[in-house]
Amino acid sequence: MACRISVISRHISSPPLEHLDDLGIRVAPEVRSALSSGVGVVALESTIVSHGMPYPQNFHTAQEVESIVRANGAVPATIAILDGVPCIAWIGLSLAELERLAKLGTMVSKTARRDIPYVIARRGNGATTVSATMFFASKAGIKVFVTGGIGGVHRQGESTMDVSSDLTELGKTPVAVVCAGVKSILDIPRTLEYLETQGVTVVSYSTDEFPAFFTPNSGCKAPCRADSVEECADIIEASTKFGLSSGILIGVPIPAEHAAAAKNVESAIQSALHEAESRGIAGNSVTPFLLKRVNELTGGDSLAANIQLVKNNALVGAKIATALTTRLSRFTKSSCH
Ligand SMILES: O=c1[nH]cc([C@@H]2O[C@H](COP(=O)(O)O)[C@@H](O)[C@H]2O)c(=O)[nH]1
Repeated sequence: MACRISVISRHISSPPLEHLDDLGIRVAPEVRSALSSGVGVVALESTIVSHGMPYPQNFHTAQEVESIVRANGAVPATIAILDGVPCIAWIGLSLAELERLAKLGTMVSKTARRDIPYVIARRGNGATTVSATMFFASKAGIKVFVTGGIGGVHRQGESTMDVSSDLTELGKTPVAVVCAGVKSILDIPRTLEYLETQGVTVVSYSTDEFPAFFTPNSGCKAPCRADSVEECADIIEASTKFGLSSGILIGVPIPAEHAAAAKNVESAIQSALHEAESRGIAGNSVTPFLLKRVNELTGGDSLAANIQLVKNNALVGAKIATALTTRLSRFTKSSCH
């Protein structure tokens, strides 16, 4: 029995933080202390700040999200690459660093997994997307990551092969990503198919349907459903315990009162999609362009809904991280006796 528990705890305990120092990854003291003392940590991405929202709403939202995480018992860790001194990625940004990132906006490189070596080698500033944030979070042993929405299979993806690296990262990095689902600017059924192929556990929170970001309904049934943060933590615990090296996607529907404000978003999405096509916007510029254009076309409604859903995700994600910590410390304690 002791032997079995010790195998389990090897899977669940965080990697030693010296390993991060050796890699040149800077970990903020508060995050470092939370990780070593078993307090819940929630990773936050920086592309949502630089490319996902305009200044100053991006800065205010980032601060509010961090406060919500704290108010729910966890420590926020915003991940970015700043002044890309080789091998330095920053985990846990200070307020001044966060403001700098928010002001720089799209001047910062949108950094997915493939871009990490280039941004670091060029000593650039990199705002990490879901894939790059998962990569660094996992290196630090952070198990829960909160964002707004993830990338997916783009419409006509079967011929363009435009599939976000967020999906392949979810297939190989053991971090639970709490989001409001996938936008209808993407092909949601194919995104779910692709996640299945990648072995990603996809869970919808308190609903049967996988949420579609601005709306709780996508018309697609989620493979799993969890009705409480404890159930979400149970799923993450089980995945960790058995060393499944894949990620978990937890889709939290936008709260109903904010979904109503986003009703006119769907037609704006259609117009923005046509515009992107006619202007030849492609690759990693598509998502930021659509977000900006849809916000203009909806007179700010989509941004307002976006901010509300991110805050709601932060609430749920922080509670999951806290519930998970209790479970993980239980195992670590048992293995000591
Ligand atoms: O509603 C949003 N969806 C997606 C993004 C960002 O866009 C990335 C996906 O980009 P792409 O589709 O180019 O892979 C995500 O990881 C995330 O960082 C965002 O800011 N806001």
